[in-house]
Amino acid sequence: MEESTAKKSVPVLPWMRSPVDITHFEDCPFDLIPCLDPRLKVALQKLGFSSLLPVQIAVWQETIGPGAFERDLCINSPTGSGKTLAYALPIVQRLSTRAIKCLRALIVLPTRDLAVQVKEVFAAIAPAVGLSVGLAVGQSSISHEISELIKRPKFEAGICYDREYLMQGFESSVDILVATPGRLMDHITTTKGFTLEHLCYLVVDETDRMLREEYQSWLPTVLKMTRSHDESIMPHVNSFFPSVFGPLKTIRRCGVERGFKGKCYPRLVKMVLSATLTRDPSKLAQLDLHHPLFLTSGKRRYQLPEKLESYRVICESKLKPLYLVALLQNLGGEKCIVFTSSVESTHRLCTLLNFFGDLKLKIKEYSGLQRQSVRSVIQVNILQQDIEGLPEGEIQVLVSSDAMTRGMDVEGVRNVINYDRPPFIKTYIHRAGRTARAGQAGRCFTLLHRDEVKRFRKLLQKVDNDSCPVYTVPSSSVESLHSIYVSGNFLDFFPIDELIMH
Ligand SMILES: Nc1ncnc2c1ncn2[C@@H]1O[C@H](COP(=O)(O)OP(=O)(O)OP(=O)(O)O)[C@@H](O)[C@H]1O
Repeated sequence: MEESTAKKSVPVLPWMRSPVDITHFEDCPFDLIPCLDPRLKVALQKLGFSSLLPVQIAVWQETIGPGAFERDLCINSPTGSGKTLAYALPIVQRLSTRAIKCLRALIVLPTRDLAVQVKEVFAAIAPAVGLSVGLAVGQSSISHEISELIKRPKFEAGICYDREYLMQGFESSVDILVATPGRLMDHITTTKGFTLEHLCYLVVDETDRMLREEYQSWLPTVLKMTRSHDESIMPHVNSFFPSVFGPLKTIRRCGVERGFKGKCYPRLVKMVLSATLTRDPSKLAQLDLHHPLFLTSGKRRYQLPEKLESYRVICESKLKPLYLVALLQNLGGEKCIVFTSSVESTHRLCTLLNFFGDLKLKIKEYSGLQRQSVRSVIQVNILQQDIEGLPEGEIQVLVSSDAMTRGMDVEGVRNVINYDRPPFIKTYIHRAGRTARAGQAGRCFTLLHRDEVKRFRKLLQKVDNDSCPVYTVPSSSVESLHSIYVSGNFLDFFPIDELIMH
């Protein structure tokens, strides 16, 4: 269950009560960023960026700047504010001076799509300073993944003939690994030569979601492996060539580090992030944070993107699908994501919308049931438009359940539509956050029956949003759609009562 978000709630944890306010920072051009490696500056410019965003500056200060990575960071910053680069850039900059390649940074995310997206960000900057990035998400077979991650000694029938490799043993092919918890655990438990012994940085993105589920106890396992040089938790290490394994050793001493008794040194630096970061002490305790620093945006617990406009569309339940079609028509060809409450609703709604073929809506479905990634769904959508030569400005619509609410960065989404009312404020934040990203404008429409308005307004008060004006869909559009619906035999396929999905 989502935790309650009482108005003006005060965090229980003392260190959360005196946060760094990210809103006090402003965009800063690269030339003014202290110590930024010029090679990284060029890589960022190739991405089309010219400055760092506020959250990126705030994190830079606490890592490469005066903060010098001395504290673990808990970052609560709105959707689309640029959190990925906020952690990627300092990690890459710091590792750019490393002498020997080994796995030093691990980024863990809840889904494959998100991990692929984050890997792309690292891959855009890390090679500029000679670092390699790997992905462990189960996108390919485990043997292929292992071959990408580990440089193995040459063995034949269990015998190693290559003296040089024999001396070197296994080596990591990557400095940075982006992983989902399941595949990470596969490598920890079964992949020979996979070690977290040298890990310096651990990032837990979408932290509240990551801490909500156990994911095969990946977190305690990772923390245990990085706390001491204890090989007993990696049974294959001892049973397999112990004399040649791991020529490079990272010894973590247990002692007093800057007054913190019992911490290992060198310690694992942790960064945890979300747009809806948990404040639950018992959940955060699992991370074993060191002298944590809380970075958050403004005084409110949750914040919506600055340029997001929220609207409600009041409609009769019976005519909800038709209101949606009319709204899509009204949005004049802008890219939209429509959210429903379940995979079944997504499928039914998408099928219905596609029946309105004359309306020239190009619609795709995305749900957790589909194997295809969100991005490839979007690409297919664009591709089809090219092939069929449909007129420019044609509406592109992705219908989705909450499977893709978190973190997905889909370019050019101008509108989000909540076909079903989001049950929690966190759901609203993550859905709405697929638009209005990186300082762009965006709109979020929520279709509501009159009876739902009060509850919805109460929900929005949690993000200090008292003004959620009504967006009026012309009733004439709905009426003409209704006659198409009635005359088009839709009723046989989609009895209107079944389309009302709450
Ligand atoms: N310095 C920058 N200048 C311009 N655009 C940027 C910059 N940094 C990141 N972006 C863009 O901002 C968008 C949002 O970034 P990102 O996905 O990291 O946001 P986020 O805060 O992690 O969002 P969410 O909470 O939804 O996961 C991306 O499209 C990214 O390319």
